[in-house]
Order: sequence, then structure tokens, then C-alpha cells
Amino acid sequence: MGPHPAVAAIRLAVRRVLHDVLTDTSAHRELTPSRSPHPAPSPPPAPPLVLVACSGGADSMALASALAFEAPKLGIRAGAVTVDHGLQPGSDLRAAEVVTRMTALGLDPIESLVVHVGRDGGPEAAARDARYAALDEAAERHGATAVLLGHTRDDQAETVLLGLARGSGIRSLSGMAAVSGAGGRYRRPFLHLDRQTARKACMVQSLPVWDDPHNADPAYTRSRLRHEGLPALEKALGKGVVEALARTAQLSRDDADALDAWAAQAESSVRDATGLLECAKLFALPPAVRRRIVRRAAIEAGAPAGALFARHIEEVDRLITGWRGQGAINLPGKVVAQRQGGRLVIRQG
Ligand SMILES: Nc1ncnc2c1ncn2[C@@H]1O[C@H](COP(=O)(O)OP(=O)(O)OP(=O)(O)O)[C@@H](O)[C@H]1O
Repeated sequence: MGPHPAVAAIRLAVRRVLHDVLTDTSAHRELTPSRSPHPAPSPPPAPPLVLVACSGGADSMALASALAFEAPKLGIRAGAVTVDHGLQPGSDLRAAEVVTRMTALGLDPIESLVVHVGRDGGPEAAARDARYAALDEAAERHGATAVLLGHTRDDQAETVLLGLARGSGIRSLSGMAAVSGAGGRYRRPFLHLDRQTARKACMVQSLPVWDDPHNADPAYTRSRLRHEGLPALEKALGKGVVEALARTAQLSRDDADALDAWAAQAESSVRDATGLLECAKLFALPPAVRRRIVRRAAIEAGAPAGALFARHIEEVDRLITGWRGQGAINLPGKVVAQRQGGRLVIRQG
């Protein structure tokens, strides 16, 4: 008898990603030229290492179990990292528990990292920044080829809804990428898998899971969305809404990539000989392309991307499309945008 369908599903998802990782690694090796004209026969390359980022929750426990099962069959070493944010009493005990569970799965190396969570951008963003910094550092130190994250289709649907509610365009509707980070380090094998499948896979494999109290804490926006927003939407629109939102993410990502490429190409044609942006030429472009050029120029001038919102760009855009002698516009990062003699000048003020 084969494995339970939920276990088969998580293993297949991980196997696919491991194949991608292997393909990318061997392509990279072939592309990396030897420095010496007469290279000495090199020792066989060490088997690649893939780490799983595990919180002890159902999604990443399922992920860890599937990685432990699939990696050896492909000659890949499999390890794990758990991050202790130190935000709840007993978080150190939980981290130790995760290490025990990862050891039982046969993963090696296993790391438990304690991080300091600051305050920038709110509690969720600060914890995430600290976590990714720790994961990056661990990946570098171990020379890991990839780090697997347990985000599911449900997480993706939540991310799309959060983007939609912010009103900030299709880039934020495109949610999380299946591959991201430096050199495509982060991989999300479960992005097309629903949360229930991961939970079920843990249950049938008798893997104990830890339910993060933050996930149920109504103080967190994502938690309210998970426990109130999405169920209400499902009630009103039907069960397929999560899948539809995840599909929206993929479609939006493709559209956003195409528009970004268009804007990058169009940019040189709207600059004058001195490199300044010409308002008449910008005006002739479709708004989606024009606003992207404006945004890129603002970031180039020093505006932090994370603090630059759609309303900022819209206001600068009005210097081009609704010119009536407006004054300079202040942007985050002390960047100033103004219109001067038919040119749009964006620079540090
Ligand atoms: N403390 C942590 N240590 C290591 N990895 C983590 C930690 N928290 C989150 N991750 C990684 O990020 C992914 C997404 O985390 P997030 O908190 O958004 O989702 P989650 O629903 O809590 O996931 P899970 O059920 O796996 O805990 C996790 O699946 C895991 O891969």
C-alpha cells in the first residue's frame, strides 16, 4: 500500500522543488569557468545541502518530514533551522523541542538560532526581518543551496487579500514567489498545497505539531484575516475562493513582471541628453508604465522602496498629467520631486 494521499502530496511537492534545485546547481557548476588553464582534477563536489526552516507548526513539520524522506533518494543532504524569536515565555523550550523532532527525522545539521526582534514596521514585520536575517546567515555559514519554507496556498491567499486591501497594485497582489531571496535561495514547495493537506500529513505520520498562539491572536491582522476574513469570504463566495486568490497571485506576478520589463526598457527613451525625465514623453506612456518609471526614479534617488506608497507615486504623477504649477513633493527618504521646465526632477532634497 502506498503512502496516505496527503503524505504523497507533500512528498511530490518537495520532490519537484529538489529536482529544480539540482538542475539549477548543476547548470551553475557548468557555467562557472575554471580559473586555471590546466585545472587539476577536482574532487567530486560535495552533495548539495538543503535546509528546512521549521517553526514546529504543521506546515513546516510536514515540509521537514517530506524533505527527510525525499532528499537522500536524490543524493541531497537535508538539514533544519529553527528560529527562537524570544517573544513568548517558553519559546526556548519550543525551539529545543523542534530540534528533538528534526533529529528524530534524521536531519543533519540542525540549528536553533536565537534572534533579537526590533520594532521597525510593527511586530509581524520585525519578527520576519529578524527571522530571514538569521536564516540567511545560517544558509551562508553551511553553504546551503536552498532553504525551504512552509508557506501554503492559504498563506498565499491571505497575502493577496492583504495586498488588495492596501490598494497598492498588482505587484503586491502577486503574493509570495515560489523562488526568492539571494540567488533564489528560498523555495516554497507548498505554495499550491492547502493547509489541511499539510496538517493531515502530520497527523497520519504521527508528527506532533505546535500551534503558534500568534496565529490565533486577534491582535494580528493576518490572524484576523485567517479566522474571520477568509471564512466569511468563503461563506459568501464559495469554497474555491482560496484557490482563486492563489491563482490571482500567479497571474498578477506574470503581469507585474511584464510591466516592470516594459518600464525598464521605456526609461531610456524618456530621458533627455542630460538624463532628466521629459514630462511630455512620460505623458505619452500608459499610466502603468509611467508610474513604474517614476517609482524607479524615486528609489534611485534614495527613497526606501518599502516606504514608497501608491499615493506618493500618484502625487508625483500629477506633476506630469495634471500640471498646474504645483510645488515640490516630498517623498520618503528626504527625496523631493518637482517639475522644472518640462522635466521631472527627482533628487535628494
Ligand atoms: N520560528 C521559525 N523558525 C524557522 N522557520 C520559521 C519560523 N517561523 C516561520 N518559519 C518558516 O516560515 C514559514 C511561514 O511561517 P508563518 O509563520 O508565516 O506560517 P505558519 O502558518 O506559522 O507556518 P507553520 O505552520 O510551518 O509554522 C514556515 O512554514 C517556516 O518554514
